[in-house]
Amino acid sequence: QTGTVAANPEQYDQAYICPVTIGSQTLHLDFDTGSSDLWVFSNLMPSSEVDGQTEFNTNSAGATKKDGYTWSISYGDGSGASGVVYADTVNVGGATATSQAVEAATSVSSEFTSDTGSDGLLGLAFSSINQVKPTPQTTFFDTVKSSLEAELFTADLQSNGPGSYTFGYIDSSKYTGSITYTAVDNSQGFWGFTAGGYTVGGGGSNSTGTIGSAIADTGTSLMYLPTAAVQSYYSQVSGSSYSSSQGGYIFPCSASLPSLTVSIGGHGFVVPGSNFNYSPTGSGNTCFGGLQENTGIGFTIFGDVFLRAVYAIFDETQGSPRIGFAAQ
Ligand SMILES: CN(C)c1ccc(C(=O)NN)cc1
Repeated sequence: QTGTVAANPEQYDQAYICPVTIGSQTLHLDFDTGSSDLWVFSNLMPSSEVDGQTEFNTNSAGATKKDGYTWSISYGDGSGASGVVYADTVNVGGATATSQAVEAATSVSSEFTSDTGSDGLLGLAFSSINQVKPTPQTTFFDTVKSSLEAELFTADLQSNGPGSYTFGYIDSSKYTGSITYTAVDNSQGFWGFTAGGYTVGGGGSNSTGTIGSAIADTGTSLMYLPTAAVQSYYSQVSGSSYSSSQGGYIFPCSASLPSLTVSIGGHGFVVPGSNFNYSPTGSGNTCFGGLQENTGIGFTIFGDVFLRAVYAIFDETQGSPRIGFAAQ
C-alpha cells in the first residue's frame, strides 16, 4: 500500500498539520520526525486544557483500551503531554495501520492547548524512543512499513501553502536533479546524519568549519546550528543582533538575507535567504531569525526552515536507515 497526505502549514510555517483518520474520526496532527509517539487530544482531558481541538473519542467502538499502559512525553521546548493508550485503525492518506497505538491525552501543557491548529502529534522518529510504559509501542511508520510498496516516507514542506508527506513511494515530480543519500545514525532514536561545510551567501567565501552531526526534525520550526556558523551568517545581515529578550537573533524586517549552502553527502543544498525570515517579533519592525544557535539544545537540528528547501526521503529500504535529500 501507499499513502499521500497534505501537509498544511500553521501561521509562520511553525508546524505542518496533516489529516489522519482514527477509527471514524479525522484529527489534524503535527507530523514530527523528531519524536516517536502518536498522541491525540481526547475526551479524557479537562475542558480547561482544550481550545477548539478535536478530541479522540475513547468510547468509540473501534477503540480498544490497552489496560495498564500509560505515556508521558516532554519536548525540547519544555512542552509536554501524558495519558493512556488505545489501539485503533489509523489511516494516513490511504496507508492504513489496522491496530496502531493511539496515545489518548489526559493532560497537555499550555503550549499544546494554545496550538489550536493541532489535535496532537504523529511521531516519525524511531520506535526506540517511544514513551509508552510498560512496553514502548511502534510508530505509525514502523507499524505499516512492511506493508508499504517501499519501506520509506517522504516530506515535501512548502512555505505558506500545502506540501505533502508520502508513505511507500517517492514522488519524482517533487524534486529536481538527483537524490543524495547519506547514512543515518539512529542510536539516539532520531534521523541523525552528518552535515559538512557551509557557505553564507552565494559568494563561495565564508565557508568556515563543518556542521557535524545533526537531526532532521519536521516538528521543529527553525534551523539550529553551531554558534560559529550562526555568527558567520548574521555577520552578513546588517542590523542583526542577538536579543536576549526575544531569545535569539533578530534583524530589521527590511534586511536583505543571504542564502546558506550546506554540504550533505558531498552535495551543496541551498537554503534561500527568505527561509530565514521567520516572523515579526512584534516590536520595532524587527523579525526573528529562522537560523538560531544550537547551544542549550545539545544537538544541531535541521528543522522546517531547512526542510522547506529540499525534498526529504526517510528510507529504510536498505536494511540500515538512510536519509535522502534533493533540491526542489
Ligand atoms: C508545543 N508543540 C506544538 C511542539 C511540537 C513539537 C515539538 C518538537 O520538539 N518536535 N520535535 C515541540 C513542541
